[in-house]
Amino acid sequence: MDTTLAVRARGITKCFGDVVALDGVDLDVAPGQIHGLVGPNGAGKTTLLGLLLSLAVPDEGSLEILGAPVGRALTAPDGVAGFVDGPGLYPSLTARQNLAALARLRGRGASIDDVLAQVGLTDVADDRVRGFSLGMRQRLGLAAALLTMPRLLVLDEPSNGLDPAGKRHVHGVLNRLAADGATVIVSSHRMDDVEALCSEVTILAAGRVVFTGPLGKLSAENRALDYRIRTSDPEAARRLTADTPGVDIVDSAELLVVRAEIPALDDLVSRLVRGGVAVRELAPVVSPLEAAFLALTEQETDR
Ligand SMILES: Nc1ncnc2c1ncn2[C@@H]1O[C@H](COP(=O)(O)OP(=O)(O)OP(=O)(O)O)[C@@H](O)[C@H]1O
Repeated sequence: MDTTLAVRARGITKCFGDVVALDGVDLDVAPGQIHGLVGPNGAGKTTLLGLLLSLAVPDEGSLEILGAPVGRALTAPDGVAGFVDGPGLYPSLTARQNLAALARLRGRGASIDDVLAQVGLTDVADDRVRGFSLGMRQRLGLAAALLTMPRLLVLDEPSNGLDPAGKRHVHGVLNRLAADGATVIVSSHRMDDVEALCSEVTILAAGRVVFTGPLGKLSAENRALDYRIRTSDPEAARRLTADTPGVDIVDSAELLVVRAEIPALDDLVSRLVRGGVAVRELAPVVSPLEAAFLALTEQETDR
């Protein structure tokens, strides 16, 4: 198996005038991985993806892609494809004509019919792109990237505008690509998308990496979360909660909302049950992953 990293970035810095978009970013992405890039607006995601696609060059730092150092030429290294800020398409051409034009420019490895089928656009292959929805354009952008049979696929918000079925379809395409050994890097604003698709994630905040690693490690980090608890006896539950060490009541007006780490929460549930209070529902207010994301990015944005 090829163990050369698909991406190895060290100390990447990129400024636009006074704005520091990336500030000493290190990133390792192993081959065959679907890697998520998340962060609040302005965190630097698009800038980083643009560097991977050689749309710009870093001010400082070193970048290796598919084992080769990236120079200062503004052309995507061999084996790399993708898009940032939406795919560039010709609206007056059909989907098939767009792909044919790109194939003439860049050469191709895959067949146009095959990539159209992969992204589910066969039925509209001869329609003009002008009439395409955002989701259809995103799929066509993906087809354009697949045409070159990339070993590294870089996509900025590929789920934008996709309906749930479209999203599942695109996730299927990306999973197959990764299973065949290609590496996929996707940015997203949605933690549920990242959870469904990615094995590893990098969180950027204000141009810095605040977390990079397996998703499991992120959600397992020990921190107090808010939980919503519905019981058979709200008043008794509130009293028992107030007496439980390590558990804070956030709200008890409608539903009981408490903040606790897992051991204290376990203790609370035992106390409720022992006190004759049935627990009918207990759920985190936001998913553990989203809570970790918020905690990590808020810390950095507040600095
Ligand atoms: N071409 C540019 N000229 C000037 N400033 C830029 C340029 N591109 C990015 N920036 C700035 O760099 C910072 C990072 O922007 P970037 O688009 O990479 O963030 P992002 O994480 O992709 O944000 P979003 O989630 O809103 O797409 C922002 O402050 C942005 O205003």
